Amino acid sequence: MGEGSTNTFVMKCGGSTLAALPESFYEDLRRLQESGVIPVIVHGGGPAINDTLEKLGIETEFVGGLRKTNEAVLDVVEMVLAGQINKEIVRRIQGAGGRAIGLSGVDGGLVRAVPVATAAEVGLVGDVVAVAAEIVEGIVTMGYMPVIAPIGLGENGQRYNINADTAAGAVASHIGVKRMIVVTDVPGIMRTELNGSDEAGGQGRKVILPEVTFAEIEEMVASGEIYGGMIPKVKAAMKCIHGNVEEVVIVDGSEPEVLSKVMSGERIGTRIMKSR
Ligand SMILES: Nc1ncnc2c1ncn2[C@@H]1O[C@H](COP(=O)(O)OP(=O)(O)O)[C@@H](O)[C@H]1O
Ligand SMILES: CC(=O)N[C@@H](CCC(=O)OP(=O)(O)O)C(=O)O
Repeated sequence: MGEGSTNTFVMKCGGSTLAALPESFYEDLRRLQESGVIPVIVHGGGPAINDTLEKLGIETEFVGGLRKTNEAVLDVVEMVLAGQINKEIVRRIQGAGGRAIGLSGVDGGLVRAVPVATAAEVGLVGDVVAVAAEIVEGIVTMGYMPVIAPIGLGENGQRYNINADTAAGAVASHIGVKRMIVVTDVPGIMRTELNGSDEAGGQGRKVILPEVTFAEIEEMVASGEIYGGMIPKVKAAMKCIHGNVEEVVIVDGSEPEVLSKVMSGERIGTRIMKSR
């Protein structure tokens, strides 16, 4: 997308928050699009995949934050992500007056993947090796925002399940936007601060960190203050912040006009940068 395009950003939208996103979130997307600021959306849908797997009686398990994936699981992952969730997002954007085209990483060979290093344990889970930026550019040039489901295509037509945070980070670095916004169900990266009396056994107070460096992230992962679903987000952020990508911002999707606020430079959520 050219030299660190400032009018395009990648937005990752997590399954934790998708169902609860208010109408105003989609109106915000439409307003941004009308003003020439183009969102490239990569979405998750972990909870919806869990629901369908359960209905079908297919067991599921996560190893190191990644869903153990065989062909049967992959059928459900593709059906839910590229079908149900992708089309629901497209419908909601269009319902708010925006223009969107949904596709998965398989379409046009948009997201090329290889098996992850831990494939022996997790099966058909992929890491991104290439993104066809010209497809994203083409859709944007036609006046639509791309809505991408994180399924990747490997050798011999093999599909791979890709963690949505990983896929979003890869899309951001391959198309060369300046910023990725990660929309989730918490207002940012939180840390528990102890005050004098708390140290004597209290619970402490949770504060949102307005900015974190790579070193602080490593510390918080090691200490367990960053855990679970936040781990793939910070890992994807640290991997994609290089070249054109300057920052990743983690925000809560229920915050009114959250995307416009970030794009206009308002200090909101947690900003991840290489160094301060
Ligand atoms: N330090 C932290 N600050 C905020 N949230 C954290 C932190 N560490 C772990 N989390 C967890 O990460 C979750 C977000 O990840 P996840 O549920 O996978 O969201 P998504 O579906 O949006 O990808 C939060 O709901 C919270 O439980
Ligand atoms: C390999 C892997 O774990 N893939 C994820 C893809 C969806 C995802 O990441 O959704 P969220 O953003 O809602 O967590 C999965 O199967 O759940």
